[in-house]
Amino acid sequence: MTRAISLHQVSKSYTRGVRVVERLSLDIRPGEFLVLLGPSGCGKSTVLRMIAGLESATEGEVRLDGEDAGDLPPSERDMAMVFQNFALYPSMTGRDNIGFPLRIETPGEDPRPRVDATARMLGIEDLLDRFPHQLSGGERQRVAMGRAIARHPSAFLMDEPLSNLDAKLRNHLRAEIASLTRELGVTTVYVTHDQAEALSLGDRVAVLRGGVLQQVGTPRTVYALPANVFVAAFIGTPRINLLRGLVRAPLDGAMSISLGKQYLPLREPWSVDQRLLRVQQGREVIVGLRSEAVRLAKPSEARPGEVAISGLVEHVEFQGHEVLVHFNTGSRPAVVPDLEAPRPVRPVRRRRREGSLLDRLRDRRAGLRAGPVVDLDDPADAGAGRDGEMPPEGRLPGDLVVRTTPDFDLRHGMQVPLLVDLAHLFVFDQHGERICPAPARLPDLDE
Ligand SMILES: Nc1ncnc2c1ncn2[C@@H]1O[C@H](COP(=O)(O)OP(=O)(O)OP(=O)(O)O)[C@@H](O)[C@H]1O
Repeated sequence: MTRAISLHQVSKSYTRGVRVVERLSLDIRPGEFLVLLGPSGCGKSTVLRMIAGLESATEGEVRLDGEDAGDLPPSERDMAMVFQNFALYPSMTGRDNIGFPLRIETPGEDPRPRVDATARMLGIEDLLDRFPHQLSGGERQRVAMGRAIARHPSAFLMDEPLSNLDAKLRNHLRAEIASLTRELGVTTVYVTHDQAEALSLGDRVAVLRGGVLQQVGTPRTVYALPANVFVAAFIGTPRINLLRGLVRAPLDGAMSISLGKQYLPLREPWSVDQRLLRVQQGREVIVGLRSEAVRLAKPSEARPGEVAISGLVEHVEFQGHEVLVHFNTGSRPAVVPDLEAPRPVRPVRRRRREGSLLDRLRDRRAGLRAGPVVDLDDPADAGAGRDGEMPPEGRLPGDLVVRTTPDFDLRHGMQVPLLVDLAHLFVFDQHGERICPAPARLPDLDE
């Protein structure tokens, strides 16, 4: 049997007055795979522990199949937990580790048939007689999974079960967990701070920040229609470009978003979303552009809905199948607090120290600034949409990261024409809430 798990206005304080989870409401359907995603310390594990009954809610209700579970001890919740550190008993073999909870739950019964069936399912029959210290990390986690599965629980609660494993194994086990839980059809709540893991595993993803639910939706929804700038920045690699902008919508009808030295003209016919932006006239906004919203091409190649800007190549990240190009477009990046690893911003140079390697590299870069223009550039067209020249040295570099194919031979200091697809433009207000596409469109994407 699998079960519905509901959190109704749940808050948790460990110390009086400090809520680490704040009025969280969430309905997890029977058989659903829900991922709790958020940066370290945002309260994910606390939520999981409240569902397990290891912590009690300070306010609100945790309901199992519609019934308040506040007084139900963990042992009566029929849930299995899998932790990051595997938590195997070191003095027991794999077989005994898997069979242990069965012996506790049904003392008179021989656990072997269920242990064997579970081991077959996970392909770990040959590991059953080994002790944990004789197993690799991935093998230990498989045994830990086996221990959870063998009980036939009504829900799995997994707390970063893969984060102690190397990347390759993590991907492999991720696929295994996805197919196992689907096959078993058991409600699963999975905690992670890894957005790629969340997107690839979850039927839905609930994004938490500082104990507050930001958005819950399918992976497609949270990626394509993030409710706010935090979700937009937390989900997706490379991280979405967030630039500080100003909406200009004078009475003569032309509308644009100024990005410092350049601007994005919004030409008629406007979409409904763009029309709604008019009310932001004169206001500062945050413009979000995922790397796929911008391509390297001349203004003359613009398709309908694309507008031209240009960028100075600051850094090229070769990734094999693709290349990430960091451009300086003369705009100011918007900073989102609470993200785990903000994109590093190089400090503004104030004083030059004589003779260092860094200085020589900087000199070279300064020389390149006036340097070559890429072949694909058409000097006559490249200025379209620009307010003026590129900024002088000292501005924060690398405000726009664009994904492209390795075919372009791009080097530091090149000035490159870019096309921005306005259909992929996000605009957030000063509080970080999404205003374009309009929030009203949120529910109808694929839910
Ligand atoms: N037993 C406790 N007593 C006091 N504070 C606690 C306790 N457990 C957790 N906290 C605090 O509650 C907040 C949320 O912790 P929690 O472990 O739920 O976060 P998390 O999102 O799971 O983080 P991580 O990804 O780092 O595990 C943190 O600030 C943490 O320090």
